[in-house]
Amino acid sequence: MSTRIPRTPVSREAAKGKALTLIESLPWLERFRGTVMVIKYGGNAMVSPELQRAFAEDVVYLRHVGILPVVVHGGGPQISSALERFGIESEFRGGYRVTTREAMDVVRMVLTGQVSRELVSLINRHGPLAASVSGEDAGLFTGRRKTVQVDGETVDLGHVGDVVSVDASRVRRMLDAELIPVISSVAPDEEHPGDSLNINADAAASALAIALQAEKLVILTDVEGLYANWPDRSSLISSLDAAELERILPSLASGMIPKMQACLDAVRGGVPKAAIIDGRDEHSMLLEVFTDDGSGTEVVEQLER
Ligand SMILES: Nc1ncnc2c1ncn2[C@@H]1O[C@H](COP(=O)(O)OP(=O)(O)O)[C@@H](O)[C@H]1O
Ligand SMILES: CC(=O)N[C@@H](CCC(=O)OP(=O)(O)O)C(=O)O
Repeated sequence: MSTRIPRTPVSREAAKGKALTLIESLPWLERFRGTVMVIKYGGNAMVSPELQRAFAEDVVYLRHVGILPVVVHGGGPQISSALERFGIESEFRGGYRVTTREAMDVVRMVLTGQVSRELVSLINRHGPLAASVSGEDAGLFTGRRKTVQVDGETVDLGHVGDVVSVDASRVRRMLDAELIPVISSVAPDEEHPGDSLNINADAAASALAIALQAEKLVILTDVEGLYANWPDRSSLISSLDAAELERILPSLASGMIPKMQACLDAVRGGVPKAAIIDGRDEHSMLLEVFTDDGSGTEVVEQLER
């Protein structure tokens, strides 16, 4: 018995538009085939089952056209609601969650036990493709506690760290086995054995992109990109270089600080391009990767003038 896929009639114009989009993707397919792309999926871009499903489809699409996607996920809002359920207070300072030892247990539980599992199972609806790894597994990350300066004051963030080393060999082996690694941003504390650190997921994605010599770092969030005058929505920056980003970084607010710092570190660390895109638009990642105009804000070491 043969299976018939129902065909939906479309106008000649619409059909031509689809064909042109496919053709526009050709140079990008050629350029990215066989390269590593690190995709940071932020908790604020996971807000609906439809968005999560579309994200999983995009990642699988990248894999099937020969790109090597590596997913680093966040889960900030999911951590906040779990902490609330447990009656544990948490606050953000300078874009980072102040994390007590008690809160750290919840952070790890939500990232590795909930968000990561959900993403793996969504991707695996398309086949046995994804496997999760925590930054604590097999020496993937080591971290060191960090402090931040807020209004001239040094703030102790508790169990929060920077990634100080990455051993990406296990992730590479997974890529060689044609798997899609899904990574949680938790790291062992190198100075306090036995302790774990809460790593901002943008920072973890950037460190991994550098270690894997990724061709691109794509960060999905809940805004169109970086606005020059936040919250003025007409001030979206489509591209900027590292020097310009370094100049405006101190003026940025809340979640954009770790995000833009991550982009800066990535391009300074040899990743050719970092992009912030709107994860609220279904399939924005495909547009970013496979169309000439991309979407959102792109950061490169030096803009071609
Ligand atoms: N200049 C800016 N441009 C865009 N967003 C900004 C800017 N400054 C602050 N923001 C805030 O940063 C948020 C994104 O960071 P965050 O909430 O940490 O996202 P995610 O969960 O995706 O990591 C935006 O929703 C916006 O409220
Ligand atoms: C230190 C720090 O702030 N860690 C983050 C880790 C998760 C994360 O980064 O999630 P998003 O990408 O969704 O924001 C947190 O606790 O929320």
